[in-house]
Amino acid sequence: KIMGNFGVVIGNEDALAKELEGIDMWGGIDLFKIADISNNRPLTSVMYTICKKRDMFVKFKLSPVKFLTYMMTLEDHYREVPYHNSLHAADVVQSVHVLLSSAALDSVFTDLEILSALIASAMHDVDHPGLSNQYHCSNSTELAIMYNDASVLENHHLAVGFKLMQQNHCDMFEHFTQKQWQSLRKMSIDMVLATDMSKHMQLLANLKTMVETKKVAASGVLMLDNYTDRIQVLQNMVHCADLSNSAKPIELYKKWVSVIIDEYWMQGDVERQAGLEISPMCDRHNTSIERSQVMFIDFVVHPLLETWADLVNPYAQEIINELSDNREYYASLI
Ligand SMILES: COc1ccc(/C=N/OCC(=O)N2C[C@@H](C)O[C@@H](C)C2)cc1OC1CCCC1
Ligand SMILES: [Zn+2]
Repeated sequence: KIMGNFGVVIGNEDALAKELEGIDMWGGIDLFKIADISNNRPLTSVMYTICKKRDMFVKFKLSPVKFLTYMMTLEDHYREVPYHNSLHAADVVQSVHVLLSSAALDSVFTDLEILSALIASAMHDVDHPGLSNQYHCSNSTELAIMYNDASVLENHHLAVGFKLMQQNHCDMFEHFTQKQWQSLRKMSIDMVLATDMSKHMQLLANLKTMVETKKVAASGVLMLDNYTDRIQVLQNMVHCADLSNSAKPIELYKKWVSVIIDEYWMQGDVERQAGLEISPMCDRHNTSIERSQVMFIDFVVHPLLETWADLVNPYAQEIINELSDNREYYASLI
């Protein structure tokens, strides 16, 4: 019974099946509803469904029980913070699944690269404390000391994500060759480290260069002939998915806004209590939600997604249109 159809024992599989029908479409599923009907297992449900669809269990001889045991353990290690919880991880996994299916990337990536992108997305924020890197570095917290102020949270997410894989009954990659394991581990590390927002400008610059020098086969698919190019596209794909809330249907976007603001304001409350300088957009007594969303879209999200759209052109136009509509929505509220 643990297999169920979506890897979680809930008893209302058909309700979950209904919700997951749109899993191949951008904004096609409502993760808030999926959390409710999956007994708060959105990450396990989404990841199992996608890996099943992509035939990963057969391709890599993955034991479904070990896969589910790992995914549920990983999901249990996401904290009950307003935004950086397993719902966000499930959202990034599903968004990466859709971006990977872009026609311009058709048969560009190997099954191992695809599995690495999905695993990296699933673990990319595990055990996030709801406090940012700059909070950890400014206060020389235990994590900041551990990771010498360098991509503190991202290093921690990877350490936890891979440590859990060594636990009993979680070694789902037991049949991997050493070469496969080393490759999956290196690519996952490179992708999760690239979700550090302080790397955003460098990632975007790399993506722009890829667009300017892009080689396209007669069939219209991208030609990526070395690890550097391949990993840069995968890193930017996960980064786009990580910042994609404002390019999703407005009702979902508004829910993401309310929970990330909760998390930022909680951080601001912690900083205020401790007499620390309050981080940008974290002061509940001094933040214009609408203005900060419009600025985030204009300065961060749109430049990134527009460049991604140029790379996989014309297959991301719907994402850009959604983003523009959503930007106008918040701009009109200022
Ligand atoms: C739906 O909105 C968002 C979705 C996603 C994100 C993701 N941000 O990643 C960075 C992050 O998390 N940091 C880094 C630093 C800027 O500050 C630290 C408090 C945390 C932000 C969103 O809105 C923010 C931006 C504008 C208003 C709130
Ligand atoms: Zn994230």
